[in-house]
Amino acid sequence: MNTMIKVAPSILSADFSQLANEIIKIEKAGADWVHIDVMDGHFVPNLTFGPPVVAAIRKVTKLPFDVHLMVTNPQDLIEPFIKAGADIITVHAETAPHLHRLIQTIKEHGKKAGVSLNPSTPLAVVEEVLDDLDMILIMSVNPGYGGQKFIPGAIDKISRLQAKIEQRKLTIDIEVDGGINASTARQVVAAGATILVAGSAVYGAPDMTQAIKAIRGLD
Ligand SMILES: O=C(CO)[C@@H](O)[C@H](O)COP(=O)(O)O
Ligand SMILES: [Fe+2]
Repeated sequence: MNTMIKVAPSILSADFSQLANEIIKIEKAGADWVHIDVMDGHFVPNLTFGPPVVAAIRKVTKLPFDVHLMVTNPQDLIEPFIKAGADIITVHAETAPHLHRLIQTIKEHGKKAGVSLNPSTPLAVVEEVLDDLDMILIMSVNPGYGGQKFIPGAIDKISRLQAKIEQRKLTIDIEVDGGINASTARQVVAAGATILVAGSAVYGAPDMTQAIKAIRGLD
């Protein structure tokens, strides 16, 4: 039983025609955060939510908004998403030559800063900014779509990251995103993950409360 684990359902798998209700449903089912996948059709081959959508759904819940920016030029979107109500902003290392500057911008606004790594991106790219980060998001699928199969190589990557965090005596959350269900959740938590994103495993479940409990490891 691990009560430190947070579950962040991804609204990418929600029924967009009922977005407000879909967020209320996950809140009632025990979600800790709302994971918002922002895709621009350039960095990833899909288009989703902009700041106006986030501002609109900000009215329906007080749950923290975990904004996962899968966009080229993330520097242009950090402030608009913070104004819209984001609490945690994660940028992809692959999109950010000036990663340190972006992290500082997020933190100057009093928000939590995360960096995400694609499955093929080595941990070394965050080595020099580890001290500045609140969270590292390890992608366990190639970003762009919900409902993909978990890539097992993520487990060893999480273990190596966790060892590095411990060695440097830092307090950084490890979030995992892609193909998370009750079974893969157990494996990534054992490796050191503390925040679990799940889209299809929550929105596709017959009982969302039970699905969130199972992902958290409390069933
Ligand atoms: O960022 C992404 C995909 O790019 C994710 O947040 C997905 O939305 C997760 O969906 P599932 O794999 O859990 O269905
Ligand atoms: Fe995501």
